[in-house]
Amino acid sequence: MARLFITGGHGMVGRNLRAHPGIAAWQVLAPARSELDLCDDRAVRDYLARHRPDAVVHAAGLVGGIQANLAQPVRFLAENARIGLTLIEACREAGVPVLINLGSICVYPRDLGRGLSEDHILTGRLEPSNEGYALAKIMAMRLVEYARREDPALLWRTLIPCNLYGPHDKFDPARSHLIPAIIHKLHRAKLAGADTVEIWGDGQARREFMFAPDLAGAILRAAADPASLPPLMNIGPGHDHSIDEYYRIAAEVIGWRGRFIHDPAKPVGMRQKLLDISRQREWGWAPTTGLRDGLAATYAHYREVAA
Ligand SMILES: NC(=O)c1ccc[n+]([C@@H]2O[C@H](COP(=O)([O-])OP(=O)(O)OC[C@H]3O[C@@H](n4cnc5c(N)ncnc54)[C@H](OP(=O)(O)O)[C@@H]3O)[C@@H](O)[C@H]2O)c1
Ligand SMILES: C[C@@H]1O[C@H](OP(=O)(O)OP(=O)(O)OC[C@H]2O[C@@H](n3cnc4c(=O)[nH]c(N)nc43)[C@H](O)[C@@H]2O)[C@@H](O)[C@H](O)[C@@H]1O
Repeated sequence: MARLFITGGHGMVGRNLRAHPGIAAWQVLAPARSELDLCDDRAVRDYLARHRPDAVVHAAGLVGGIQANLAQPVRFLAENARIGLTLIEACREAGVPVLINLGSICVYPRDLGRGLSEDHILTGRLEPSNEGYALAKIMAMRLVEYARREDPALLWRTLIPCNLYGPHDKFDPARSHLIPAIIHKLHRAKLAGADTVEIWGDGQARREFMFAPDLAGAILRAAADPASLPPLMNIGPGHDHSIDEYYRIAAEVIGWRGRFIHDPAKPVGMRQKLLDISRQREWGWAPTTGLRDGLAATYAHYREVAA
């Protein structure tokens, strides 16, 4: 059986990958951070030499919502750059034939908003709230691309997902992205019988969110048949909602009835982030989980483990 090394195998994307039925086709290597620190150059090289994976999915990183990125820009740039450089260089040295690297929608210039197409990368200023993180993600995707150019036999690819949510997300308000933050707030409000819930900003910013188990299916398809993929490909549902809409729909799913209030002092970031998914369409793939179903599954997970 072919060996698949998943970095970040204990994070949200990694756990959903390991839970996907398609993972049965692989022998999985998913060391926790305590077993393999991806900032430790020597340890990563030794690990690859010892286990000789047939494919690597790079899903590790320091990841967080807008507040976490604003609070620790040094860590978000330095740790992600270090992890990316260490892992990708070590994969090159070990001659790993297949690498699926995960980028992020934040690599796009801040002023574009919608129609974010792979050719727009590095054509404009980045969003300041996550500039450091975005620089590290751009560096990693360029490294992957340069390695492939130097050795065209390498089936190395980068997927650029939109914002993600799902089981195993982080629900701690200081680190969380929008959807886990909404679930946490609405659940608390429901339990406390509160009449109001606060929305950061004016609620008019727009985001595209994909259910992480759907992404897991795409990653496994990519790892099994990397030659079918373009070197760089956006991945997402191709439509977005306003922040207010996410709160309203989640309130219906969770069963909280009350009034929303807006806090304009909280960070908002980009007004809109919506991918152009033309390449993904050509690849013949689309996520299948609707927002309500995805929110219900994520809420069920939250109630089981995080509430
Ligand atoms: N979440 C999103 O909305 C989103 C959107 C677009 C793209 N992505 C990309 O998807 C990938 C996975 O994100 P995610 O949401 O699954 O993040 P996550 O839940 O925070 O998982 C990241 C994992 O990486 C591990 N990690 C971090 N530093 C490490 C190190 N030095 N050594 C070993 N492991 C380390 C973390 O371990 P610990 O648990 O020990 O910290 C964690 O298990 C990332 O590349 C991210 O940029 C995410
Ligand atoms: C995918 C990730 O996107 C991240 O940007 P970004 O979409 O703004 O990250 P989020 O933290 O998901 O915020 C998305 C939008 O939701 C609004 N929002 C409303 N209420 C809340 C709340 O209670 N918590 C949070 N967190 N947001 C909230 C927030 O103002 C912002 O406009 C980047 O900072 C990361 O680096 C990464 O790239």
